[in-house]
Amino acid sequence: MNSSLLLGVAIAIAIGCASILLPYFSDRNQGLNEGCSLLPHRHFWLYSKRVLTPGGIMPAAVEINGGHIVSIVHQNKTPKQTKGAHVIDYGNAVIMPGLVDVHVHLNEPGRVEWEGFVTGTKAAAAGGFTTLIDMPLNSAPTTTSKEAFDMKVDAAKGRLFVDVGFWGGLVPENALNNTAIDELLQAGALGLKSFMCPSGINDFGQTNASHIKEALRILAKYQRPLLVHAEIPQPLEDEKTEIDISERRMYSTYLRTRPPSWEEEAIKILIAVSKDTHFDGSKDRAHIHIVHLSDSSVSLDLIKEAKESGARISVETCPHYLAFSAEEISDGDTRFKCAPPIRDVLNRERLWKALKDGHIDMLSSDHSPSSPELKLLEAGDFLRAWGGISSLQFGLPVTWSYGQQHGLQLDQLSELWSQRPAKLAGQHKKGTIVTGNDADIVVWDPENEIQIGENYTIYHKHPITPYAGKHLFGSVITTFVRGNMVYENGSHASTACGVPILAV
Ligand SMILES: NC(=O)NC(NC(N)=O)C(=O)[O-]
Ligand SMILES: [Zn+2]
Ligand SMILES: [Zn+2]
Repeated sequence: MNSSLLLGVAIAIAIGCASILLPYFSDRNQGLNEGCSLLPHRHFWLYSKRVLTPGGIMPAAVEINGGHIVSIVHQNKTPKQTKGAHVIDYGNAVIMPGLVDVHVHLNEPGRVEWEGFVTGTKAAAAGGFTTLIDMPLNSAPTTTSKEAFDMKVDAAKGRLFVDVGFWGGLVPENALNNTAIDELLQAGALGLKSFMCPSGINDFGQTNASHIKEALRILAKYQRPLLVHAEIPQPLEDEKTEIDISERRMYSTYLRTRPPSWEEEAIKILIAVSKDTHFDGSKDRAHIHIVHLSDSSVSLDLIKEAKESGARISVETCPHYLAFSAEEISDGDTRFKCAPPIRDVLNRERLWKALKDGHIDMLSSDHSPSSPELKLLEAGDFLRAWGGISSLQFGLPVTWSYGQQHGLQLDQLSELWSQRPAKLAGQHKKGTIVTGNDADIVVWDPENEIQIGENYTIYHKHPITPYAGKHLFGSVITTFVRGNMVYENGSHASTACGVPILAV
């Protein structure tokens, strides 16, 4: 054997060894932190016959390395050529972008007895959510200053099983103080959230049009949205001063106290304000996002018209407005109490139509649990019980099960739960399965039947929910957050490696 041949053999052996060892070293190099993932790899492939990409649903292999999607190969068979990386074949299960919930009340710090970062994000992971954006109220302090924001982020560190961003709070105390708002946004708030009616939390007061206008001026500069709870109390017809407990137990009594005109009035003002948000000659306009729309009548028409005439407005609705109707809520069953209220069946059907026709931009849970005592379940007093529905973990099977009955396709569902909410929160590396994005993925079986509560672990702090006992379709198999397998078939990763998402 001559010397050049020997050299060739040596190089070939070296390359061979390198390719065997490469996955090991690349895992090491990409900072594999074992507790973060149920999978001991940072470089691997996911395969299934139904992968949801922006190009549609197709058989494909998704290559993940170092927490990112690095390639997507359309093919009908499990990949064999994998550069030595691990392959998981999910068969016929759906591989889809992880869900992004822009409206969650995690209530920490301060009200850990209601929910918390650990329980809330474990429930999220088990439900296929990979990113949550936390609301600035129900925690104590409310997230209305830089100091409170920093406290929130500190409280979240090391306690998140999925990634979590934070909205700051817009309240009368900071609305006219440009420095305070600037500081809150510079601290990393992804946008601001405000109430146009009492919020139920003493230090989170309601704002008016002047407060909102002033805040939009600053938000436009940062290109971050203002989210608004759009209800303004209106005088009620035949309002009584004394309502006895038997009437307070009736759902119809509660429904009458918050008519659609409350939503209409707020939305009219928001649209008027949004017309004039070219501030300081800037071409960038502020964005107003209406949270949890319930009224699908005049309020929705107003939003449609405003959008058609170019207003920078978006709107979300929530699973409970799509799954339930006022007619089916039993008197005394305050698990269903939320604001704005769940309305009649006709209203619900119009919401579905608007979703399918693209007039409602996205879905969110508005997961807003409290401690069980505050729901006043024994008294069943709708007027005094805490308003807020606990639902985070069930969003995917609920909207898929009822969505199917209304002709909603999987790709539409994914746009509503992932792509559009990610965009609202300014998370351009999340919400779609495309090369270069974060590997935030849910793998689930849309055909599998589940029953909430039966052989189905609820990870929320409290299991109380109006969905208890519901038969639904769709079970989450695996959830990946930035390539970490954070949940699979009833088990979570041992370490909470979700990160706080701060705007930059
Ligand atoms: N303080 C709350 O969490 N309120 C929430 N309550 C509901 N929706 O009933 C909300 O988002 O308005
Ligand atoms: Zn609200
Ligand atoms: Zn809310």
